[in-house]
Amino acid sequence: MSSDRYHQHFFVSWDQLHRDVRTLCHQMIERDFKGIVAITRGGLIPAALIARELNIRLIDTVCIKSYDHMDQGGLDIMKGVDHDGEGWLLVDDLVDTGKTARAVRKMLPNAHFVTIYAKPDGRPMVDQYLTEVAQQCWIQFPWDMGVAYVEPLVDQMKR
Ligand SMILES: O=P(O)(O)OC[C@H]1O[C@H](OP(=O)(O)OP(=O)(O)O)[C@H](O)[C@@H]1O
Ligand SMILES: Nc1nc2[nH]cnc2c(=O)[nH]1
Ligand SMILES: [Mg+2]
Repeated sequence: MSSDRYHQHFFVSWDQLHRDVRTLCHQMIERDFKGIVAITRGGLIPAALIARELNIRLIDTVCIKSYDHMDQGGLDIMKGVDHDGEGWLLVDDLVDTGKTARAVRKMLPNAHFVTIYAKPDGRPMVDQYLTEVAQQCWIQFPWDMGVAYVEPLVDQMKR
């Protein structure tokens, strides 16, 4: 699927991401997980922050790729795990079409699956998420952005 379907951007700063992860952790504070399975690469940063908040030291990965920047290709699963997820927390940064989540759910059907952001098509695939984002929005994460100079408005108008 191509990038044409994304008409807007939803920008997430490091601060915002950290706050969102902490809010999600508040909702999971009573849970006792054996460990975390992070879906690489996007799930790694939320997983590290969650591990700190919930004091989880055991962290594993499912290594999977489905997008080349904004273009969705076939799923490439490079590494799985040798259990069904019972008692484990499964973490990704977001769910979009739900294709990645569906494949990982098959591998770990009993894990508690959370994402920080969820779009409507993929939402049914996760057990819990924090913020819903419109389907046509591309979520821009802080690790994909940089700080740049912005011209004053009056100068932009002159061009
Ligand atoms: O719901 P879907 O349409 O399947 O999209 C969601 C997946 O896409 C992104 O990963 P991506 O494949 O871009 O790899 P990355 O995590 O390494 O950036 C994101 O981190 C999710 O894992
Ligand atoms: N960064 C980013 N990766 C994605 N992979 C699938 N959808 C998205 C998105 O909205 N943002
Ligand atoms: Mg990913």
